[in-house]
Amino acid sequence: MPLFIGLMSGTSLDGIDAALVRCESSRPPELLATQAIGFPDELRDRLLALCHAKRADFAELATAEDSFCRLQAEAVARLLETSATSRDNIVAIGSHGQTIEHAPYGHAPSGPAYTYQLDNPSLLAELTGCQVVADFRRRDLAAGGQAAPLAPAFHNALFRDPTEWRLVLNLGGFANLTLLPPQNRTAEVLGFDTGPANVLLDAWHGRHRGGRFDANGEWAASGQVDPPLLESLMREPFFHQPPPRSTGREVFHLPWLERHLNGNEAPQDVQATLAELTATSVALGVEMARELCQAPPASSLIPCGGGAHNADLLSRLAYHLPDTALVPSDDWGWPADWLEAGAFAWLAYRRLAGLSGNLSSVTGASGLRVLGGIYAP
Ligand SMILES: Nc1ncnc2c1ncn2[C@@H]1O[C@H](COP(=O)(O)OP(=O)(O)OP(=O)(O)O)[C@@H](O)[C@H]1O
Ligand SMILES: CC(=O)N[C@H]1[C@@H]2OC[C@@H](O2)[C@@H](O)[C@@H]1O[C@H](C)C(=O)O
Repeated sequence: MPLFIGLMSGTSLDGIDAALVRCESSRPPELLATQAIGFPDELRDRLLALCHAKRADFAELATAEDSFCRLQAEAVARLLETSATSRDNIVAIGSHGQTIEHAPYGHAPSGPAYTYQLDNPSLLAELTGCQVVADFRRRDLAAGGQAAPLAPAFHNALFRDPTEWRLVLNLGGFANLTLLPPQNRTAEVLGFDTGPANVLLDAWHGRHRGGRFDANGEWAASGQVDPPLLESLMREPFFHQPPPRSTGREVFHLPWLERHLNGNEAPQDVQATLAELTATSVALGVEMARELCQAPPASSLIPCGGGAHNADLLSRLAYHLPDTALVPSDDWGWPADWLEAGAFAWLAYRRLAGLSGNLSSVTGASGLRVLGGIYAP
């Protein structure tokens, strides 16, 4: 059986997700087993500091990269053990790495575009004894693309329907949206980042209540949306930019939020407004995607990522998209938390099969490209 492992650690900095996936040309990717390992606080703090560092400290980068890579190897070992799979049966590990900085537009005034994922695929190959595929984003960037989001190609492989228009929405630290036309239409797949999903909700919750996140969005649900604040936040140009587009912690962070506050807001009202910001910016993205594809309202939206567990966020989305049913990804055998790790297993498979990994209609690259470099076991 052709088995691949996908490793993803997203912008929420919650830890490493590992997914064991069967990938072959004759069938959709199948999720077989999963393993998550949370970041120890020290590593999380290091990674977060690097994300917001103004200058590179190479010793600090190397230290974080080493700990990160050893944790990835542990996730692989645990996944193999709990699924009773021999490493000899793994064709390859697809490693996303940890995004530290994403600058697809370059740095002013004329710096080159770049995207930096901390990763050490050589060490990972050495520690696991498996072939590793890594560095998935930079070839797309080299071809003039945004290098993100990459998941829409995987959504296309999993969720495309013969007759229905479908939306897939990843609610991680950031949100990315995919619009899948029916197979019987020639329209291209569209996908782009809509803005922050949980990154500000987590940070504001952490500041006022501690802990990693607002479980089920209960605190947000206890507050009232502040319309002038929402309007002010929604003025951020990113929300109104046409695709291709992608973003990250470089744009959306607590100081960005603070610039819009007058200091008199009740903290739970700010949380409610941030949840509404996610829902409003997604709804705006849906409208943009529909206009670009001249599409009818999608029959279904498949929420995934950690935000799919946030009942408050989902009810706000349902309110904004009354003609679209929210359908769990579990219906396809893929629980919401595993799609991104699954995507990188599938991208490793595509690399080794010599098949393209990007969708130029999504990233804006000048064409389809085979993504990633190969590191022998
Ligand atoms: N029960 C829950 N209630 C509310 N929010 C939740 C719950 N479970 C997870 N989350 C949210 O999901 C986040 C993690 O989501 P996920 O792992 O998809 O993000 P990520 O992969 O790091 O981000 P990205 O997709 O941007 O790279 C948490 O930080 C939290 O905000
Ligand atoms: C540069 C980067 O790591 N971007 C992430 C982030 O998290 C969500 C969104 O922003 C998406 O663009 C992307 O991740 C997924 C896996 C993607 O490329 O599809």
